[in-house]
Amino acid sequence: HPPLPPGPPAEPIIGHMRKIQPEDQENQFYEWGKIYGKRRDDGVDKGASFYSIGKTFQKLRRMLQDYLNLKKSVRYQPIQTREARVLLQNLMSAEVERDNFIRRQNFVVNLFLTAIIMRLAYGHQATSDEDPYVHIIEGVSYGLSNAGSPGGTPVDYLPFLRHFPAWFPGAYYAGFARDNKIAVETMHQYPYEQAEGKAKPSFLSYHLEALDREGPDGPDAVLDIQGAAAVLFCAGAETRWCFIQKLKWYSAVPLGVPHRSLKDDVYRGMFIPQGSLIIANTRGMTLDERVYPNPQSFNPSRYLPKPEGNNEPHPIGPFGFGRRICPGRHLADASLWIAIASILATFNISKTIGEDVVASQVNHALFNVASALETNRRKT
Ligand code: HEM
Repeated sequence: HPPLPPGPPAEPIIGHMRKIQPEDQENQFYEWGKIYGKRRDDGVDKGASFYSIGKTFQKLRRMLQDYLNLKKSVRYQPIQTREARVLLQNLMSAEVERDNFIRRQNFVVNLFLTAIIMRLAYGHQATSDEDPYVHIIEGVSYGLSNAGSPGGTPVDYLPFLRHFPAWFPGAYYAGFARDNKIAVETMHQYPYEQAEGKAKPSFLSYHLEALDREGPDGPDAVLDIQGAAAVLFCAGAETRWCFIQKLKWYSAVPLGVPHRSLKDDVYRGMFIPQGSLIIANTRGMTLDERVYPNPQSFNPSRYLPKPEGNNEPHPIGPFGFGRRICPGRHLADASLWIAIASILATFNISKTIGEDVVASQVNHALFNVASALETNRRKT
């Protein structure tokens, strides 16, 4: 078969497990991309034979896409606007609590995104930090962020380890996954139990009503609905952003979601064996100097058309590619735009005395981010 894609040498059996660092992988892959990457590709070849998981995948995908397409996303703007007002109020009260300002600020921004997706997925309105749905997503989030890096744990290479107890060498993460399974199960079950008979309009209620009306389309009809609503909630709430500390605007998912090739494939003369873990080097793409001159500098006006900006392409990689591209991308862009525009309209942001930050430029920078999003929205 043709040669494997270029990369750092692998070790026997465990492959790249010890080479992939547990944290900050996006920057490691960015550096590897500079060393081993041959050329810039605009995306994964459409002809590549990454098989999807069949009929169930297609059904869930259709349910999500139908709910989140561009036209439908526009209808959710009243929800986003309402939550943006709550965000503003919360930011104002966060300002008073100066001690834990940054932590609180992240929390309220995350709450903004969680609240929107909670309404859409389940028709639920969170009224306090103690809301059960907030706890559910925190539990899932803990599981996701502590379950080991993709391709960086022994169970990725030796899947049989998942049957071993956590104390067995190499089986820690399998045990961790088992321990945290309850969080995922709760995310599937709890909203479904709450929805019975009293749900406000939502993704879940829409599909449950259709099920009542039309009957099940298969033995797993209820599980499919629970699963699709859970993935919607989780994906929509987990893509958080923080906008003050770094003053940099990074993707919330810098390496996308890893995929596995289901059969041997050849991509541009390189052999991709069955079972390979495929991770998109999204961070590397957004920092490609050939496309984004001086990529590390925070300059959102780079995306604006000339002469105001540099007319650099709006990055598409952060939302994934092909048939699994993020179906929530229209909603996500609109949420950002509404939040940023609302903040700019109501707050003055100025430099914190004594701190080495460029906060004095934040107003201008946020304005440019909003303009860039608007330009992109119009193009779409
Ligand atoms: C800036 C925010 C967001 C980013 C950067 C982002 C990015 C991504 C990425 C990289 C994937 C994986 C694509 C792949 O498998 O290749 C994904 C999947 C997904 N996203 Fe998003 N997303 C964002 C916001 C949202 C929101 C707000 C929602 C819900 C309304 C959402 C719903 C989903 C769903 C349901 C999937 C799974 C799709 C599937 O497996 O077929 N995302 N997203």
